[in-house]
Amino acid sequence: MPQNNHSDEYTLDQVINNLSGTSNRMTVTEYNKIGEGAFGTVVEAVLNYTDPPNNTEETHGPFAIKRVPAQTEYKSRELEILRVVNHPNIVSLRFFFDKKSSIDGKIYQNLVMECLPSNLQSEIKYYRQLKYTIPYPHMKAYTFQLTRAMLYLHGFGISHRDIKPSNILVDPSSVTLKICDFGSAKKLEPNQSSVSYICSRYYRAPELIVGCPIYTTKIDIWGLGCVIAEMFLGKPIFQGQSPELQLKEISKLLGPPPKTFYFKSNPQYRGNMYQNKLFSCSVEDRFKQIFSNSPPDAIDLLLKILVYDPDFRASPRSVLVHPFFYELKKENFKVYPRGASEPISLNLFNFSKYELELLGPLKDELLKSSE
Ligand SMILES: Nc1ncnc2c1ncn2[C@@H]1O[C@H](COP(=O)(O)OP(=O)(O)OP(=O)(O)O)[C@@H](O)[C@H]1O
Repeated sequence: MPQNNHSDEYTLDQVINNLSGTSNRMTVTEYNKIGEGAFGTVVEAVLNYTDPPNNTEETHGPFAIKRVPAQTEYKSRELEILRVVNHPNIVSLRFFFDKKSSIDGKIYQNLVMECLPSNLQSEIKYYRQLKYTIPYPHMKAYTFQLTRAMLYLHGFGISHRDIKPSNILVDPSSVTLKICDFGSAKKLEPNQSSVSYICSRYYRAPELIVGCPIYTTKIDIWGLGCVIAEMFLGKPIFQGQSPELQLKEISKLLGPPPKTFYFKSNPQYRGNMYQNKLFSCSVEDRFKQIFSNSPPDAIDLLLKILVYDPDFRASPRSVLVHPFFYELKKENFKVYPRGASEPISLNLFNFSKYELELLGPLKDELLKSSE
């Protein structure tokens, strides 16, 4: 594989096209680092290659290239999952290739994905600095798209396992949302144990905090609730200073977990079992206090999502039919992207046959107009 050592531009003989499975010769020009994670680096780049239909060499992009050390013992789950998923609210993988680093001589896996200009963490921060929140219609559209992506993934049994605002890409000019970072994702098999030390602390479901070995895709729904709450509050809702204190933060909103919760999640749990109720009102009133500036339908949705017991936590399809989203179904529903003088309409209900199957009997409710 020819390489132009440690340069921003290099040519590769074999870049695999994810859609066709064929490999092409390409020149990659990297020009901007857009993300640096625990394991990988994400750079913005353009690719120069010959597209078969017109047979001329052209520059394509921009793309986002995620580079992580190539796995030697087992297949990369991130690549495996991104190769098979195909959904408007999940970042799409366009190409992939392995390349030897000129710095440490190790082989790195490169995932070439469509590039979005921002993520939800930056959007929340942008509005917070102006002392606003993301406008409600945008919040609804983003939440709906995020839940749609979860309906799709959970339908295959795939759990993302690291839902948080920085892993949710957005394009504010089209109010489009796509989940990224499948580095922690896994297909969860029923009754099979998985590591519980996944997910970023503020967004970890309570069952993960107490070390539940057999959890479900409902851990992502907890993350969804934390993300919705963060859009309303402008900051993470549960900011525990240690893994155990995270549970205390949660109990400040939900009350302490029932004793049965600890036993059901993990009979081996030996950590602190919070028992004291830290507020005197009902849980509903506590939600109203904390989300005092949020509309009642949003509070009702959060009450259904932020639930200790994953069996009673809302499912993606029950979230999608919640009244919080009724506005999106109105025929004249339009949003003004940030800074735009003209509104745009969004195509949020273009469900595939597979998604309609997953919705089951709720499909009619979801597709009927609210007017
Ligand atoms: N396709 C993309 N388009 C635009 N930006 C992207 C894209 N993919 C990733 N990013 C940006 O790069 C950041 C890091 O990406 P990613 O989370 O996949 O890497 P990571 O190494 O797993 O990071 P972390 O350890 O922080 O989770 C993201 O938060 C996002 O802002």
